[in-house]
Order: sequence, then C-alpha cells, then structure tokens
Amino acid sequence: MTTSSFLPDLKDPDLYQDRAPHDVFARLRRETPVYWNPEVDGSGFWAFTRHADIVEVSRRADLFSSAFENGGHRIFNENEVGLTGAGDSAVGIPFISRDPPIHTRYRKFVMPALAPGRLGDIEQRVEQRVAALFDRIPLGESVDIVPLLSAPLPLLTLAELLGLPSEMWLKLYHWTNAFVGEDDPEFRQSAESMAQTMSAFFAFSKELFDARRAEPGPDIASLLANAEIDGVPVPFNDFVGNLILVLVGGNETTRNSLSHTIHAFSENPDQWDAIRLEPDLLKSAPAEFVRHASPVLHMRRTAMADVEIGGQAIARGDKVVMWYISGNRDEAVFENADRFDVRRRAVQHIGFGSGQHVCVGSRLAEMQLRVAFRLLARHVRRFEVEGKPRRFRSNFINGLKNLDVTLVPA
Ligand code: HEM
Repeated sequence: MTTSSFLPDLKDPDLYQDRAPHDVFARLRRETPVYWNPEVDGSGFWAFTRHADIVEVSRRADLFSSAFENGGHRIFNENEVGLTGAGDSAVGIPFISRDPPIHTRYRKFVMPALAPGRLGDIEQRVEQRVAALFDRIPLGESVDIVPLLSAPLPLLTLAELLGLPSEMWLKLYHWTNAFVGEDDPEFRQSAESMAQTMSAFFAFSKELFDARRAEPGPDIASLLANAEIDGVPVPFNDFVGNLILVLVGGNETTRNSLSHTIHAFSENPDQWDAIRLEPDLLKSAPAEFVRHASPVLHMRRTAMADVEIGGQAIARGDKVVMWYISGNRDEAVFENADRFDVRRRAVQHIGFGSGQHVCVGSRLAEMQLRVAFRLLARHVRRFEVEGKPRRFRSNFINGLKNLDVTLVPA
C-alpha cells in the first residue's frame, strides 16, 4: 500500500477535463509507481505508471486477463455495465476483451485487412483524401481543424476499410463519441439519448451484418461478419462489439493524434521547421507524435494469480490499470521525456499498447499521420493555435473537441 500523502484519483474524469495531468503521473512515478487507487464505486485498482511495469503486465497475458468475464479492458467492469458503460447487455464481446486462444484467432481474421501489403493501396487514397480535405481549409485565418481534418480523415479511411459510403463519416463520429463518452455530458446527454444511439447503431449493424454474410468482400466488416471460432459462426452481438472496437479504435485515436500533434507543432515551431526542411523525418516521427500525444490514456487488466510486479504484491482478482500516458513520459526510458522531439530515435513508446493486444492498426495510423503532415509541410509555414482547446471529460481518451488554429501559408 502507498505511504505517500499524494493521493490523486486517476479514475476521476475531472482530472483530465482541463489538461493532460502529466505532473500528477510524474510525481506518482517518483513516489508511488505502483499506486493503489481506491474507487468510490468499486473495489479499487492498482495503477501502473512506469514503462517497464506496463510492458511486463502486457507481456503476461496469461497472468493479466482482458476477458469480459473478468471485467474486460475498460476501467469499469464490462460484465456489469456493458462495453460502453451504458448497461448495453445486447452488445457482445469485442476481441479486445478476450484472452488467448480465442483472442489470437480473432486477430488472425483482422490482420490481413491491415497488412503492410494492403496499406500501400490504401495510402494512395489517403493521399487523395488529405489533399481534398486540405483544399477546403482556408489558410491564414483561424479554423477549427477537428471537423476539417482530424475527424474526417481517419473516419473516411475506416469507411473505406469497412466498405461503407464515405458520407457516413459524420454519423460514425457522433456514434463513437457516444460510445467512449460515458463521463462527458456533451456525448452522453441522457440515458434515453444513449438508448436511441444504440438502437440506431444496432439497426445499422444488422443491415451490414446481413449484407456481408450474403455477399462477403475483402473489407473488415466482411471478415468480422463471417468469422468462425472452432467452426461456430460469430454471433451477431459479438459482431456489434467488434464493429464498435474497430470504429472507436481506428478513429478516436488517430483523430486525437492529429490534433495533439498540430498543437505540439504550434508550441514547438522549431520542430515544424525541422520537418519542413527534412520531410524524411516523417518516416520515423509518427512514433514520437503518438508517444507525446498518448491518445489512449490507459487499458485495464485483471490479475489471474498472486504475482509481484514492480516490487508490489498483486493479489489474484485485483484490477490493474496501465497508464500509457505515464509510461510514455517515463524518464527512465525517454530522455527529456516531456520534450516533443521529431528527431528522437527508435521511440519505444507504448501509445499503441504492447504484447498480446498491441494495436492492430498502428501501421495504418502512422501512415495517415505521415501522409497528412507530409502534405501540410509543403503548404504550411507555421501553426498558430488560438485559445485553449476544449477537452473530453474522459479518463480513457485523451481527446480534443476542437482545435482553433491558423495555418500560416508557406
Ligand atoms: C494513433 C492511433 C492509435 C492508437 C493510439 C491506438 C491505441 C491502441 C491501444 C493502446 C491498444 C491496446 C489495447 C490493449 O493493450 O489492451 C489498441 C488496440 C487495438 N487497436 Fe488501436 N490505436 C490506434 C489506431 C488504430 C487503428 C487505425 C485501428 C484500426 C483500423 C485500431 C484498431 C485496434 C484494435 C482492433 C485493437 C485491439 C487489438 C487486440 O486486442 O488485440 N487502432 N490500440
């Protein structure tokens, strides 16, 4: 147990409302790197804040379960309140909330759609999309870049991957914000509005499921709708869970990486100058973008046996939460960890997680970041952010609702 008098509540969404609390995590890493966080509405959890401990927990999928029946991958118990925390018992189990061996089989279904061989093809269309979106952004005046670039780019890419019409992007945007927005009154206005969202999403999912079962294609929706585990077809409700996983995983994250990185370039114009002078830096810099942004704040596991990690005894059944935002600023791994440095070499960040559940979309995400900033580097001399962006009220997604910025033309 902790002996420090410093007792932040890392679950409290208010902690993330005004800023990313890097100072709070830095102090925990120094004083109580494995920190017991009591919960008002639960039994409490161990917070892992050091890079090495997080990697160790992720590596031991046999000891640290992501399975729905043990609570799942969210800080709340999915088996009590559903995948989105809205009591949505009809949503099935996404594969992120599974353990091996079933988890491993699901990954094999999805991986081909995101394999490097397919990304080359997708990259051309991402380039076209970035160019089309950029054409509509007025230069030299203040614009909110979120609805103009950060939000549509990953959602248009996801629409392609799922074989959906591109006009759907805005609907997908509102749906996914509602799915991850359990603590934000703007995203979860009432139980009734969430029920309406879920009902609309179910109707959409059913139509998609039936269409892809009848006529499968190479898209991810077809792969998920036609998946079989040990010869048994995946039920519709698990298809819904997996669809939510891909839609949230592919968009909330890439969107916020884009926004946070533009913000970081506004605050570090020398780093933008470096990219403009040497665009080849973009081959490796997306890793630094994701490290510095940490769009996913944490993931949760449940200990399946008594074990010691980072010098702390963890009991079987304990909830553990890995704070990626903290591991990504761990001074033991990253020199001048708070510094945004596009020349940082071999960035071993954990923004995509690590181990068994490491992000399946990491290459796609990095490619979109690379393509977007490559084009911006040709046309934009400087980013000037005005005012403070409004943030998600969330302990899960490090999100910006808007980012008012002037793109100063080159
Ligand atoms: C910058 C962008 C992204 C970030 C920061 C991110 C972050 C993450 C993290 C932290 C995990 C680990 C989960 C865990 O440890 O339990 C994860 C898993 C996952 N991500 Fe991403 N992600 C990004 C982009 C994408 C994209 C573009 C897609 C799909 C198109 C995607 C789909 C998924 C899926 C399906 C999983 C579950 C993998 C599993 O459980 O085996 N992500 N992501």
